[in-house]
Amino acid sequence: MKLSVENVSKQFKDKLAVNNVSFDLTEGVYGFLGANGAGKTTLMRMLVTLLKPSSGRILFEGKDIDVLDDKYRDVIGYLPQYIGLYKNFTAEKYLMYIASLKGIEKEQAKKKVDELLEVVNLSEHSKRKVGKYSGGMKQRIGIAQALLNDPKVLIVDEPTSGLDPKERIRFRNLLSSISKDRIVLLSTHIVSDIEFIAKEIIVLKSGQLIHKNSPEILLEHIKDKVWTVTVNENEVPNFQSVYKVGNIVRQNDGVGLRIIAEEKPDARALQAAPNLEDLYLYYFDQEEIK
Ligand SMILES: Nc1ncnc2c1ncn2[C@@H]1O[C@H](COP(=O)(O)OP(=O)(O)OP(=O)(O)O)[C@@H](O)[C@H]1O
Repeated sequence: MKLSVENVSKQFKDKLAVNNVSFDLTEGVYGFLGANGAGKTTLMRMLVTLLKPSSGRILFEGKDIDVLDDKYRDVIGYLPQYIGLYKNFTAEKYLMYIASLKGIEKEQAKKKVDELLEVVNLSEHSKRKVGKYSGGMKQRIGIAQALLNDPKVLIVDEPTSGLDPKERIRFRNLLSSISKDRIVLLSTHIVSDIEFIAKEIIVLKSGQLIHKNSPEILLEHIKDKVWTVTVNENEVPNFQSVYKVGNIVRQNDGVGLRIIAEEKPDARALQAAPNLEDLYLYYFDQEEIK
């Protein structure tokens, strides 16, 4: 299976939100990493046909999704950043309603809804009103509705903001478990969401694709650039003004800093193994301005 983005751009009036982006996706989980305003949502909305590219094209199995039209929409599932749930509906009723919108016949829908409530671990709450659900439970209904049509391509936009750490892990495992024979694209700026499940990470910056590679290869790029150093508290501002400083940890003997720098930042500094948080800091030291 292949979904290809070919030289896609999206211009909103005077804002070039996506700038000549190309990449191919095959089965597995892809992490879409970028600061606020990098263009992730815009690109995802184009991938699910809610927006049309200003230029370029998107191909599924070699055919333009514009031409495939409903045939393509039948194979995609989308969980938007903000999902509107009807708070007076029960989970079951809501999913049955979405299934009917997707044109799934009632008997089959009932079977699928039961099965998905099981998958997202909400069976025992299926008769409760959605308005009473926690953030994590709402997200799980969101993923269930995106899976109703058994999509081959699943696009998920910032699914874990608002979830507590336990719910995030659960959500991650769920995505990972369903990704075997699907393309799953997961956008986030929470790096730990994708660190262990993504086969590749697509890094988007100011609308441009700057990297698409496995986490291991991306980390290779910064392997000599991550340092830890223990300093006195009053030295911290100096380091922050000169370097990209990640974690700051209070220790018995001072303050531990994690620093991203091309050169050794201080005689006391020791090199550290990089992780994706470091990578994020390396590429996105400042939030983009909308
Ligand atoms: N309909 C629109 N009209 C004008 N500008 C827009 C529109 N939609 C998005 N933009 C702009 O395009 C840029 C990319 O936005 P987008 O929402 O795709 O970024 P993002 O990476 O998803 O960010 P976030 O993580 O905050 O959702 C931003 O500068 C945004 O303000």
